[in-house]
This record gives sequence, C-alpha cells and structure tokens, in this order.
Amino acid sequence: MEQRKLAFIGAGNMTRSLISGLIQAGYPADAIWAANPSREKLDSLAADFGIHITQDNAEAASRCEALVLAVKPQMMAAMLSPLVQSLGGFGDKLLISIAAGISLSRLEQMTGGHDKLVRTMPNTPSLLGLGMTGLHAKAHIDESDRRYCEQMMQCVGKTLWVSEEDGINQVIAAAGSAPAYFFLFMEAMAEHAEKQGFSAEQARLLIQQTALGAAHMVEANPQLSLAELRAQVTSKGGTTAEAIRSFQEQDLNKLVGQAMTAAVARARELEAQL
Ligand SMILES: NC(=O)C1=CN([C@@H]2O[C@H](COP(=O)(O)OP(=O)(O)OC[C@H]3O[C@@H](n4cnc5c(N)ncnc54)[C@H](OP(=O)(O)O)[C@@H]3O)[C@@H](O)[C@H]2O)C=CC1
Ligand SMILES: O=C(O)[C@@H]1CCC=N1
Repeated sequence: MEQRKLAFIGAGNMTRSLISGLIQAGYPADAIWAANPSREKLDSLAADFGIHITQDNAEAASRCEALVLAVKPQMMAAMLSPLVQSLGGFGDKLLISIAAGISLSRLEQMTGGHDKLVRTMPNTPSLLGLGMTGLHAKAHIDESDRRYCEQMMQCVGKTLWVSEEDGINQVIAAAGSAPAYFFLFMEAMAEHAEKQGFSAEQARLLIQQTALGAAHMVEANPQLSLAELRAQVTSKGGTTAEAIRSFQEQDLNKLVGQAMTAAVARARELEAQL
C-alpha cells in the first residue's frame, strides 16, 4: 500500500491493533508516529514496533500527512481544539476518525473547517488481523485517499464502505459493538456449563472452540445461508431442535433486533451531544 507518513493521535487499544497490522503488512515503522498524553503505552508501542512516539500531539501531526483520530469520542473536542491552534489548521492532511458517535460535520467544526475527513468504524478483533471495519467519506474525498484508508483497515481485517453516513452507526451495531454480543452469549453458555459440573477451563474450551468452529463454518460455506448451516446441525426430533425452539419461544430475533437498535440509538445520541 501507499506509505504516507501516518500519525495516531491517542495510543490506546485500537491504535495498537492498527499499528500491529500495518507493521505486519510491511508498512515502515519509520513512517508511523503515535502521540499520547501518558508515556507507558507509547513506550510499549516503540518497544514492540519501533515506531516514533511523542507526548506532543502537534509534533506527531506536523510530521505526518495522514492522522488517525483515535481518542475516545468524549475526548475528541478537547484533543482537537489545541491541535488546530498549534498547527494553525490541518492544510492538506487526511484525517481518519475511528470514533463512534462523532459525525463528519461535527469533526469539520472541531477541526476549524477541515473537510479532508474519512470516518471509519473498526472492531477489536483487528488486534488479531480479524477485524471488520466500515468506512464512509463524502463525495469530494478522492480515490487515492479512499484507497489509502481502505488498505490501512485491510491490514487488520475486512472492510465495507457505506454510502450514507448513518450506515456507520449500523456498522457499529453489526460489527463495532458486536464482538461483545458474542462474548455475552459465550459467557451465558459458560456459566451454564459450569453449573452442570464443568470446570471454568473446560467450559471455556467447549465454548470457544465451538464458536471458532461455527464462525469458520460460515466463512467456508458462502453458498449456504446461515439458516441452512443451522439446519445441518438440527436433526428432526433431536436435541438442537429443542434448544432452538426454546430460543424462539423467547423471541431471540426480537431481542437481538432491540439490542442492535439500542446501539444505533446511542450512537445517534452521541452524535447529537458531542
Ligand atoms: N474499543 C472498541 O471496541 C472500539 C473503539 N472504537 C473507537 O476507537 C477510539 C479509541 O478507542 P480505544 O482505543 O478503545 O480507547 P482507549 O481508551 O484504549 O484509547 C484512547 C487513548 O487516547 C488517549 N488520549 C486521551 N486524551 C488524549 C489527547 N488529548 N491526546 C492524545 N491522546 C489522548 C488515552 O490516553 P491515556 O490513557 O493516557 O489517557 C488513550 O491511550 C474511540 O473513539 C472508540 O469510539 C471504534 C471501534 C471499536
Ligand atoms: O462501545 C463503544 O462505544 C465503542 C464503539 C464500538 C465498540 N466500542
């Protein structure tokens, strides 16, 4: 991929995932900067990946052509305001936000009218190169900037462009927040398995291997619908049918739909607040 000078502002979990993926994909460490107020995460990024680090956001930003805005949504305005001041604007730099709940128009305001912006929504499996990232940009963002963002995110997983900005909020519900839904489901299964006499370690093994196997089955069989894969496990008059009947009696689909709707509602609420 194109190797622009790239700065990460905020050196938390998502930054670590992205830097790890970029380095593994052959992006030169010398072209990457990370900035963060506290030192510890920076030191460990420098030790692990050999990138440049600084506690001064303006230093990282001024040295780079592309910036990943990787602070918590609630910190974005407080981070950008002094940065805009000390740089006197972002010039021709490409700004890539990974934050939930901050719209492009709000980012434009926070950056003093800068409009070379791309919104992305990754998720934590990016840490393992198994991420899923949604991307959105307004029509004026050119092809090379789009390709650059897409290739960066493809270093840590798969990507999907959404044509409407609200699609990013739908990506949050279906992918950004979604690893936690699967963890919650696995927690519930593990808790029950433990109650039936398995040790915590045994319960985790049973459930993690099954979840992994199920995800691989989906990936390896694109010709089969999810319902068909489920049908393959569900023998007529058998055990699975009873478990599925029990889920459906509780209207699992409605429950899941409500949870995803709640995630989108919260993302929209943040967009209105921040
Ligand atoms: N976690 C997830 O599953 C996902 C998160 N996101 C988005 O990614 C973004 C980052 O999340 P995540 O990596 O999990 O969060 P983290 O809290 O792990 O990282 C945020 C980092 O920003 C640093 N920071 C705080 N203030 C500033 C500042 N003024 N200048 C520079 N750095 C600052 C913090 O430093 P310190 O700790 O030293 O205060 C921290 O290291 C969020 O906007 C979130 O919405 C998107 C998709 C998935
Ligand atoms: O929970 C959150 O707000 C962030 C965004 C998606 C995943 N974590």
